[in-house]
Amino acid sequence: MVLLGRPLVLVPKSLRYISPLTCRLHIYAPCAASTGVKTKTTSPKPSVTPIFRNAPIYGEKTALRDRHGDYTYMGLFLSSRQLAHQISELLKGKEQERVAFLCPNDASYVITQWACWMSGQIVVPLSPLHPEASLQYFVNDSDASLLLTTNELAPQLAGIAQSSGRKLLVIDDALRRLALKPDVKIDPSQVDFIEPAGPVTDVAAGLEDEFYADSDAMIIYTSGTTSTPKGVLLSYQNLDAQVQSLVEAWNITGKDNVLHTLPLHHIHGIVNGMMCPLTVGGRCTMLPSFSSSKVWAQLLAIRMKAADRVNVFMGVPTSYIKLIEEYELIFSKNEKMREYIQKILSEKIRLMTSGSAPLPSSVFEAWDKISGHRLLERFGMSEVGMVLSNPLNPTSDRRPGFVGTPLPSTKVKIVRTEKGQENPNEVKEEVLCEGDENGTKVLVNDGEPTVGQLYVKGPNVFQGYWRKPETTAKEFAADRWFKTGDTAQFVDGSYKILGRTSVDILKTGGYKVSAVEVEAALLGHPDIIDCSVVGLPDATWGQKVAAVVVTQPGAEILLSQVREWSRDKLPPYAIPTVLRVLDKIPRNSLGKVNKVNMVKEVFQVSDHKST
Ligand SMILES: Nc1ncnc2c1ncn2[C@@H]1O[C@H](COP(=O)(O)OP(=O)(O)OP(=O)(O)O)[C@@H](O)[C@H]1O
Repeated sequence: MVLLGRPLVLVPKSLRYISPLTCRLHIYAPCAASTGVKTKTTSPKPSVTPIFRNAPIYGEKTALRDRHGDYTYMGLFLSSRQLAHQISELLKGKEQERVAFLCPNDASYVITQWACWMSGQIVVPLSPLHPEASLQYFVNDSDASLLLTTNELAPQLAGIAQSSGRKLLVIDDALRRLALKPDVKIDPSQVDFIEPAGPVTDVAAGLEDEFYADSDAMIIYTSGTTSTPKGVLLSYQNLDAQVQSLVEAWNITGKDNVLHTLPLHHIHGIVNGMMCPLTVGGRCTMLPSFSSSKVWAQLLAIRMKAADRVNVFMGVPTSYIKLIEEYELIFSKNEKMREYIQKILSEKIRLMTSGSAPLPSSVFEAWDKISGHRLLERFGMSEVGMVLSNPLNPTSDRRPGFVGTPLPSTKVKIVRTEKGQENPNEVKEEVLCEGDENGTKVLVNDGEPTVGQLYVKGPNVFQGYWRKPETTAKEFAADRWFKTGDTAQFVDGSYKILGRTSVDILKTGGYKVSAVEVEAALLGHPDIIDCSVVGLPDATWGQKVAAVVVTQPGAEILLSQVREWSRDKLPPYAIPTVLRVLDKIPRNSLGKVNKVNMVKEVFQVSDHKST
């Protein structure tokens, strides 16, 4: 084993190691993979560089810091290569098998993801936050041929592997420790299980370029806030397009150090927070999970060398709500501390983003006051990665409630759909506006609202739902436009998300109400700290607007007070007529509320279709 003192070797593509098992050409029709059946086509795709291929170029540069220590690009690369070798052996050299993996937020996650891709597998990231029934569903639905996990998380997968008769590989922690920087690295001579995967000067790995140009890379499951989670199949091309688009728009470079606190089974944590910096030679400082005190310590670089400080933070609205709570508790009483925080955050942190759920304007304003950062809100989803973003330049227009304009290489349009009167299966589509990074063209008369469903098109758009060809077909309009299921509006040069059409757009007395807009108005109330708005079936109105709120500790609120507060903020038909006060609103790890469940559980209404 010769892993110490590794030389930095740049290998031209033509000299890269190609597994003898993979010297076939893989050219598949887009979308066909969603059925699980590949169909050959003849047109080759542009080449794409899978993320691990860049690692040898960045060599001994630090790529990652986790709770154990620091890892270089080369360290992660070589450990991944060892694991790739084991995976190939277990899968007998087959590619495009699904490998479901459960790793904590640390280097073992990166090593596993890269190793699966080096051996040509489709990764299915699982989360330790999921209950056993969900893990079981993801494993079975993706039809994983192999399960991978670490020692610490093995108990969560062992039973599932056994009951479903699937192979389980528990990754030896020595692989992760081998990738640590030399000052803490373990002695490789004590590691005897690892077989060398080629001479150490041969830093190439993976399959041939054509494979990555035309293969699938990952299945991630949607949150399940509107229906049973679906497996979203993304190709290497999709992931590359999603990364490149953000790298360009947010100017992510090798100088960036991104503070990562997001779950690693959703696009936000995987692509935005982790793959973007690691593609361009930047750094990722990964916490095991979000903790407001730990995030504050990182942002203020408490007990930390300046060279190790983070300069980018990507959060969900709940992250900022928690940070504000901590600030109020610990720092806000001390004027000097307040000034210091403002100064350090404005000078040292270059970018703070929010997404995955609507950012309340009260949070936007409060964070601006504390940190001097007007949060950059963006919109995206599992199927398409990031689509809309506020501008990078903080002095330009970042407005609360708006998610900005299309990201590079992404096209969007807002479409009004209407069911045919004679044949309800026939849907009439009217395009209200259409845009890309160069601008949006409004196609309706001046003053007419551009409210409708958001459609997305581009190289970022996924291949299809895993083995659900009918659902996939339903979610695409002609010419590969993906129907997001979100209602959006283009107004004053920027896009607004009014919510999920199926659960957030309520119909009351003939009016359409955006639950997101009602929530934003109620969250401005000084006694309301959390809120979720749903529609309840009503014989007279079709739906009633119902608000579920959480109040400040010790505060009480009545429906009449909520209605009074809303009077000058909402149209009369959007003012809630039902109020429930809870201690806590159940949200998932990205801060999303499952409104179908909420209607059932809080209001005991079982027919969610009417919501
Ligand atoms: N900035 C934002 N503002 C408002 N909503 C957002 C924003 N960013 C993301 N979202 C919401 O998150 C959704 C994408 O999340 P995800 O891909 O996890 O699917 P989901 O809606 O949670 O799950 P499912 O499709 O199973 O219901 C978007 O469609 C949108 O509704």
